[in-house]
This record gives sequence, C-alpha cells and structure tokens, in this order.
Amino acid sequence: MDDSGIKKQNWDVKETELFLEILKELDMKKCLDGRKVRNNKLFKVAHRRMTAAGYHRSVDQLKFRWKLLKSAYYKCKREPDSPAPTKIQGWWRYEKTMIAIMESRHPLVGAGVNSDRNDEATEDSDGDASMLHWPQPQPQPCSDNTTQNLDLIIKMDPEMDSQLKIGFIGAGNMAFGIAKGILSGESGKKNLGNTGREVLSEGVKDLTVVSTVGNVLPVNVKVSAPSSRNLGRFQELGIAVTHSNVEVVCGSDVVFVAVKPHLVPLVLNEISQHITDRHIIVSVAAGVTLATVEELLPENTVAIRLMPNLPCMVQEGALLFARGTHAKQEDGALLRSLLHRCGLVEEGPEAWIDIHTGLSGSGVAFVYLFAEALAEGAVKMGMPSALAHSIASQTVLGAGRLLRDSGKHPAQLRSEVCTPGGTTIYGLHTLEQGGVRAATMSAVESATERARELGRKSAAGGRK
Ligand SMILES: NC(=O)C1=CN([C@@H]2O[C@H](COP(=O)(O)OP(=O)(O)OC[C@H]3O[C@@H](n4cnc5c(N)ncnc54)[C@H](O)[C@@H]3O)[C@@H](O)[C@H]2O)C=CC1
Ligand SMILES: O=C(O)[C@@H]1CCC=N1
Repeated sequence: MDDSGIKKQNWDVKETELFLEILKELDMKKCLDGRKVRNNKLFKVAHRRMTAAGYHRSVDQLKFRWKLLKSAYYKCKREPDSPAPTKIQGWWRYEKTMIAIMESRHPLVGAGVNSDRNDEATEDSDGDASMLHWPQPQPQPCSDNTTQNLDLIIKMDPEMDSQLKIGFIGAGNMAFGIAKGILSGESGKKNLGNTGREVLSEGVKDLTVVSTVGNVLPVNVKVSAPSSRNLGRFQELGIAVTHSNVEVVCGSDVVFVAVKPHLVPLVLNEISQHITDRHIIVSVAAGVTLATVEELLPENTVAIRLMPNLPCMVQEGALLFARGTHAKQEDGALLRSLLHRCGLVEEGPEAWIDIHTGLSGSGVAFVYLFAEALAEGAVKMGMPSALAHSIASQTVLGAGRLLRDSGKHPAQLRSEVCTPGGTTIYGLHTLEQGGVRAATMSAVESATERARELGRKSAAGGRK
C-alpha cells in the first residue's frame, strides 16, 4: 500500500479513458503550466471526480498515471516509426486524446520536454509519485481565458479541499456587515446550500462546472486589525482574527480592503509584495479609485472596487462593483456569487461607484434620519418614544419592500396612499414646503462629490 492506503492496482482501459476524459472536460489542456500548487489543485479536482465514478486513486497516483501517459506521448513523438511504448498497455487507445491534450497545452510546458526523456517507470502500476520531478518552468501570470476559467472552476468547486478563503483587512462596521452577509448562508433565508447551482452571469454560462460559491464556512474567513477592540464580534461568528494584514493576504484568495479611505495606500503598500495571481483584491473604500489601487499593487493584480452598504448584515444590502483592468468577467462572477447573500449585487462602470456611494452607501443614513424624524413627529404628538420608533422602522421597512417588490415607481405608490383631501396630501405638502425633495437630492449630490474628493486625496496620498 502507498501512503494514502490505496492498493497498487493496474489501470484498466475504462479507468484511463475516464481519467483522460476528465482532463479534457476540465479543459485543463492549456493550464498544466508546471507550477506545483496549481497542478496539485488540478489533480485534486480530477481525483474527486474519479472517486465519484468509483475509481479510488490518490492524487499522487493520478499524477503518476499522467506522467506515464505523457512519457508515452513524447516517446511516440520522438520515434513515430518505433513500436508502441510498453509502459502504457493499449497506448493506441489513448494516443488521440493525449495528442489533443498535449498539443494545446500551455506553451511553457514545452520547456519540460527534455526532462520527460528521463522518465523511468514500470508497467501500468501506480509507482511512487513522490519521486517525480515535474518540469518547473518560471511561474508566469496566466493570461488566456482557458486558464482563467480553470481558476474559476477550482475556486468555485464547493467540494474541493481547498475551499475559497476570504480575508478582511480592517475589522470595522463594513467588514462586519459583509462578513455577516456572506456567512448568513449557514442559516439564512437565502441559503441555497452547497448543492445549489445557479447561472451566474453571461459569459460563464458555458463553463462545464459552474456553481455558486458553496456556503462559506467561518473557518475559511480571517480578519485583521491593529487593535483587538473590534475583533470580538468577528470571533463570535467563528472567524479567525489576527493583527497581521500580511497573514490575511497570504491565507486568502479574495481579500476585502475595508479600512478608511486615507489608510488604503498605507495598507496596499504593506501587502503589495504578497499579492499573487491567486488573489482578487476588493476595495470597499469610499472614493478610492481602481487606478489608485492598481498603481499601488503589482502589475496584473486582479482588483475590484465594491461599494456595499450596511444592510448587507441582514441580507438586504445594495452593492455595486466595477472591475479593474485585469479583473475578468469570471472574477466579477465569483465576487457576485460570494456576495449574493448580502443583497442586491450589481456591476457597473467605475464612474457609477461614487454615485452609488451617495445614493446607497450613505443613502441608508439618510433613510435613518427620515425614520428618526418620523418617530420624533409622533413623539411630539404624544406617542411613547419606543412605540414610535418601532412603528417608524416598520414603516420604512414596509414601504421599502413594497417599492422593491411591486416594481412600481415611487410616485405611483405615493399617489396610491393619497386620498384626495385626506391626511397624506396635507403631510406631503408640508414636506415639499420644507424642501425635503431638493434636500435629499442635494444630499446624494454632496455625498457623491465627497466620494470623488476622497478619491483625489487617496490618489495623492498614494503618490507621496
Ligand atoms: N460603514 C459603512 O456603512 C460603509 C463603509 N464603507 C467603506 O468601508 C471602509 C471601512 O469603513 P467602516 O467599516 O465604516 O470603518 P471603521 O472605522 O468601522 O473600520 C475601520 C477598521 O479598520 C481598522 N484599521 C485601521 N488601520 C488599519 C490598518 N493599518 N490595517 C488594518 N486595519 C486597520 C480599524 O481598526 C477598524 O477596525 C471605508 O473605507 C468606508 O469608506 C463603504 C460603504 C459603507
Ligand atoms: O460615510 C462614509 O464615508 C462611508 C461610505 C459610504 C457609507 N459610509
């Protein structure tokens, strides 16, 4: 037996054919670029699928089988007229598929051809994969779509050992709101479960394996902040905490930068050298532009700018994101899937992010002000404060739900409440006299302008 406790057993034709089919189906062909971690992940996916089909091979055994097939392929290529290689029985059955896989593989793999000449392996056994030395060309950023798609498959496969790891830099209100929203899948009303499969968005529909990010478990989330002051509430959710931003980056695939805007350059400078092509960096800082974020991070960093709002906490957030230069549609789809329990998640051009900040990031505070004023009006007229606040919040909630769920224009619903000569029109007249409409529009405008100003300041801060 080998380390995995799986008996050495010869491969039969069906098993080998299935193995190659899985490689093909995963569209791995351009992705075996010789990088150890990446290759490991690929074989883990294949391992899980083989197991599901009743073939119990360890990851190392699959790697070894692949090595033999590769070796046979190279032998045939070098000596096309010599008899078929003996290491793979019935090689002719697999030759066509192998050619299809090998001849469209990552160009870097070509660098490893010579090392395959030294492959020494016995018959159709599993061998000892720990002895193998895979060609190791210099790591390069993956650039083609196939590779990106494979990254997505790996990241989104809910049954993978290595589930998506989420990090938060900054342990404030917004980080907590997003974390709560993401984790609400455990027991929340929008729980789709690990088996829930959804169409994510145009462009990723055609992937062989696309599912939602499964329920994110608290053990896969980590948050950092300089002091322990805010960390307790994250720990209560089961989230790991640390004072090291670098630790968060090194242990995460998706990293939310959730510090105050003026601190973003400082934090990005600190983590920059630890960012790899594994990462998606999501900045939620008001105003801070993608250009600023990208300038402070290594070339080709996948960056996304997200503007959430606090109701993410109760799965009723309104979130808008814009993708950076190197963020592909799949990266956006991954983020959307990750955040879908936080509320409404939309994608748009970056110019809309500051507007959304005024409309919704800050907008929730405008609604709270209005709710507070409603309650205070009732208190003025003699209602007990607690009851007045409770009714005010339910009024805002009910009005919001009806507005969203009916799909009607607010003016339409307003007119449905107004009885001619009744109470509502008297109240509305007073609001109009107070300039509430103009004041609200100006509030969105001021908040948007302030976001733009913060963006200019953080850009200047980053250049210092
Ligand atoms: N609060 C909200 O409703 C919204 C906030 N945002 C944005 O989210 C970001 C965070 O805002 P809040 O959570 O409200 O702020 P906050 O003040 O509640 O939290 C900031 C956190 O960052 C931590 N921090 C400070 N220096 C740090 C460093 N060097 N490394 C790591 N962590 C550090 C603090 O300890 C604190 O935990 C801001 O950029 C804001 O513009 C965006 C949308 C809505
Ligand atoms: O007030 C702020 O700056 C942040 C951004 C949107 C909501 N809170």
